Formats: sequence, C-alpha cells, structure tokens
Amino acid sequence: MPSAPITILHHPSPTTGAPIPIAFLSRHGTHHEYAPHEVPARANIAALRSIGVRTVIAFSAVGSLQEEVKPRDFVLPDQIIDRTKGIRPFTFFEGGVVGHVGFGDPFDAGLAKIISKCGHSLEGEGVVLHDKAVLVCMEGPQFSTRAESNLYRTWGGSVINMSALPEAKLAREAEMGYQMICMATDYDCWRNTGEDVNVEMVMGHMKANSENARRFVGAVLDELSKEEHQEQVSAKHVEGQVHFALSTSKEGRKKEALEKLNWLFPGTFQ
Ligand SMILES: CSC[C@H]1O[C@H](OP(=O)(O)O)[C@H](O)[C@@H]1O
Ligand SMILES: Nc1ncnc2[nH]cnc12
Repeated sequence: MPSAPITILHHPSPTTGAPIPIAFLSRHGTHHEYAPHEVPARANIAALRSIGVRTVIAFSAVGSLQEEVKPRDFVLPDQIIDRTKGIRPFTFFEGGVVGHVGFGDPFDAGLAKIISKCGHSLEGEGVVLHDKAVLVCMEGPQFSTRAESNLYRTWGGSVINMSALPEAKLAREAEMGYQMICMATDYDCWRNTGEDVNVEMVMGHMKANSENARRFVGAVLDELSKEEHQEQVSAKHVEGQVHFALSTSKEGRKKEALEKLNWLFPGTFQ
C-alpha cells in the first residue's frame, strides 16, 4: 500500500484556465508515521504510475554541506551519492526477472532545466536557488556523525537527506521523469558552531519558508501546464526503455515476477 491516499489537486492552466490534475502523495504518511527506511517507495511509485503519472517532482528538506547553501535556500541536485544500507526494497526487477536501467544521471535534465528557470525567475522575491548539486542520501533515521558529515564534504557533497533513494531509482525503472527540489533547513553538524541539526530547527525553517516554497511550486506547475512541455511531462523521452533493460530470457522469466511487472507496465511483458 502507498504511504498515504493520493490527492488529486486541480491547477488552473495559466493559458486556458482549464483545471489540470496534479497528484499529491505524502511519502512519510498523512501523519508523518513512516520513517525514511519504512517509506513504501515501490508502492508509491507504482500507484502514481498506475493512475497515469509520468513525471514526479519530489520535495525534500535537506542538510547543507556547503557554507554557500544557506538554510531556506533551494537546491536542484543533479547527482546522488547512495549512503543507504540496502535495507529498503529498491527495485521492481527481481524474483525471476532481472533488469538493469541506466542511472548515470539520476535526475531528469529536461525537467531540471524547466524548474531551474522557474526558481531563478523568483530571485529577488525571496527565492534563492542553487543548480547542479551533489545530494548525499543517507540511511538515517539518526543524523550523521561529525566525521561522516566532514567525509561527505570531501566527496563533493552539497546537501544531505534520507529520502531521495530508492525513490529516484524506482521512478527511473518505472519510466518516469523525476527531479527533486530540495530546501536546506540546517548545516548538519560539520560546522562546529554548537548548532547541530535537530528536528525543531528543520521544522522551523520549513515553516518560515513555506510561502517561498508555495510560490516556487506554483511557478513550476504554471510552466509545466503549458502545451510546449506536454512531451516532457508525459515522459515520452524515456518510454520503452525497460525493453532494453531486461537480462532474463523469455523462457527464464518467473510467472509471479512477470505478473507484478505487467501490473506496472500493462501488456508489455510475456
Ligand atoms: C525531519 S529531518 C529528516 C528528514 O527530512 C527529510 O525528509 P523529507 O524531505 O522526506 O521530508 C530527510 O530525508 C529525512 O527523512
Ligand atoms: N542534516 C540532515 N541530514 C539528513 N537529512 C536531513 N534532512 C534535513 N536535514 C538533514
């Protein structure tokens, strides 16, 4: 089961005023009851795909690993370093059907370009946006040690969270465009200022910056609603890629695994 009911919101098209359906799903549950390692990411991605979603814009509160990324700044990562521990189910291709999709660029560059333009257009009105950052996704739920935080900085990490994976991997397997918009809420614990990250700090910055986040999202939805982005939003550029990902011969594919894959990609696999 997905982590929460999927809410369908209607965003008025900026050109025609016609309502455009947008699916909203809360990854930690309606009452924030799922820890990062408990989020049912496979069910979430599969449920979104099953109702026709082909583009996911994910949001996340992140710790900053760089001085110039200040709390309340927004960040559009283009890379991820995986520091999860393998305890989260992270693929649709297992149990009798093996598949390997490319993940060299874990986010959708076309989507990032559109979102970046929207974010920068709000600069001077309170929105600060950093492009092309390396996101470290750690296991949690405890925050990092100071040694880990410093290590991630030497690796070139810009920001850190516990939520990007396996979500981004599963979206790639499901042939969906995926981009995460991060909001910095703290400096983790590397700065030695006596102000290590804590939940109160994270929530405080999120609340104080909610109006900027709302305007940023509104601008992104306005832009993506335009006819010219129809192909991008329906992820035509990744459609059919799983055909090239499968390694298991037709004779070797297990019935139960195929049934699951056929639910995700109706009529595609035999
Ligand atoms: C409450 S701080 C840690 C928590 O915040 C981020 O979650 P999300 O962006 O999904 O709300 C991070 O990944 C951790 O799960
Ligand atoms: N410092 C941090 N580490 C991991 N996830 C976070 N989410 C927000 N701040 C974080």
